[in-house]
Amino acid sequence: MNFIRSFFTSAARLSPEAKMANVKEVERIINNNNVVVFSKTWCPYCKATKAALNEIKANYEVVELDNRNDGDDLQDALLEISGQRSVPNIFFAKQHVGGNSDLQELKNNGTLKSRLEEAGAFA
Ligand SMILES: N[C@@H](CCC(=O)N[C@@H](CS)C(=O)NCC(=O)O)C(=O)O
Repeated sequence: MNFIRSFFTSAARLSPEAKMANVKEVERIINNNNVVVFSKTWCPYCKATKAALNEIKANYEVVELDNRNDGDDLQDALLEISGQRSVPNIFFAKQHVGGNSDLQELKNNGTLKSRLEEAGAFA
């Protein structure tokens, strides 16, 4: 499966320079926003994450990877940066939080609001 995917992802298609440009683009988005969710519009885990953030009225940036031509390449860059390729891929204050299960864990243990406050999500 990984072998098949590699034909369609930047691991096989892109030059090292192009891959670096994608890493820089993802880092630019992470660095310019207090809270970022890399998402796909159809993804149920992404919907659950966005619902939890909306419920708490957090401000956050959503990047819907399936709405972008470079979405697959940015997803590969996310793997490089965070060690995670699945979506949602969530960052608070430039720190990798993880996926929806990690966000729901913060919600369930009562620390989501304070973590979001620290990240500047209510500014
Ligand atoms: N345990 C993960 C599950 C995330 C997951 O399975 N996401 C799917 C989409 S719903 C995914 O990334 N699939 C691979 C892909 O879309 O490239 C979480 O809690 O975030």
